[in-house]
Amino acid sequence: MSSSKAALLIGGITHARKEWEECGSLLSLKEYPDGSREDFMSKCRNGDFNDVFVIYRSNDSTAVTGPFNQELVDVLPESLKFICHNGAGYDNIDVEACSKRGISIASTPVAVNDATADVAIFLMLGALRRITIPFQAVRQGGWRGKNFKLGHDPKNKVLGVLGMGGIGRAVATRAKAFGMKIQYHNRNPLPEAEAGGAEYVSFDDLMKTSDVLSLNLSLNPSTRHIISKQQFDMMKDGVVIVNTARGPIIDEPALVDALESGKVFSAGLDVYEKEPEIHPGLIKNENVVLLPHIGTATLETQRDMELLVLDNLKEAVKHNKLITQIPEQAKK
Ligand SMILES: NC(=O)c1ccc[n+]([C@@H]2O[C@H](COP(=O)([O-])OP(=O)(O)OC[C@H]3O[C@@H](n4cnc5c(N)ncnc54)[C@H](O)[C@@H]3O)[C@@H](O)[C@H]2O)c1
Repeated sequence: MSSSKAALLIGGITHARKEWEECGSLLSLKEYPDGSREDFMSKCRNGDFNDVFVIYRSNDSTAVTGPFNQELVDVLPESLKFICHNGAGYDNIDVEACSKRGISIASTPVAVNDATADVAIFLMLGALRRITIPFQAVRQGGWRGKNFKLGHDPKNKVLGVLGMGGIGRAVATRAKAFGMKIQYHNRNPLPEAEAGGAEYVSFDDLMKTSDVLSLNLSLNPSTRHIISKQQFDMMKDGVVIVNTARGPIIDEPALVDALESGKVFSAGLDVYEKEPEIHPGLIKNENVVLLPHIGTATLETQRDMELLVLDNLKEAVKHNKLITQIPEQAKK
């Protein structure tokens, strides 16, 4: 240990513990594996973390400390300059509150792309086939199930990607292999090389003309409930919805209504408005494929994500900057 600075790990580290311990040659290491928001905040107030320069915020740490909202950011130590978050989504960190305090944040984009896109395709195919009925029936000795219905092919269907970032582009690449036509909407069109042949359309056109809609945009105040009754009303009859981004992007009761009316043929969901609660209307609807937020749940991806957090942490200590700083701060 060659510095009076410390790194604080909140929550667990599973696949790169050895690499975390090796960081002990750069700064001292502290851990807060378990506890409560109250206890964590009182330790902050009591000065227990006064030398902490960088936080490793594990993916499950929100269960320990609750969100890093204004209230919590206000008690973080003055010494803290970097938060390295394990996850591509960082909606449980108040970015503005951190920026005001001069705290830089890194997330783990790119490392999550393939695994999450694989799950989106899994959900899309499952939803197109309305797989829930035969999937459950066969294990219960009911073969294809009483309500078995035919599904649809992806071939020649229009896939609309809302949020053509890392995961959206990985979904598009995979969907092309199934013979789908790809269109997308982002706040700005991508350079042609990044769009990979996908057509840029307006938000409204994406709603009106997609056969399958894949949600791949980040959650922030402007994207909360971006898909609501008004948008479902605009969509083609029999549209398929896939959400691997964040639950609150969709107004869940509006989705339940659209499924019940038949406007939406089926949906494939990995994320929900109030995880781990799932709207009863989604659970009872056999046209919905449900997964419990497992987009990145592979051994390879979990290790890659932990290593990327540590690479950010080391960059912060050595060069006072981050490798994958969140876009809201990186563009400033
Ligand atoms: N299900 C899972 O386990 C899982 C895993 C990883 C990521 N995610 C979620 O997926 C989201 C996307 O991840 P990513 O790595 O591709 O992020 P990214 O930042 O690379 O891409 C997000 C894209 O959304 C676009 N966007 C933002 N606001 C928009 C708007 N209002 N309209 C249209 N486009 C908009 C951005 O321009 C960007 O291109 C994350 O924010 C995260 O919440 C979920």
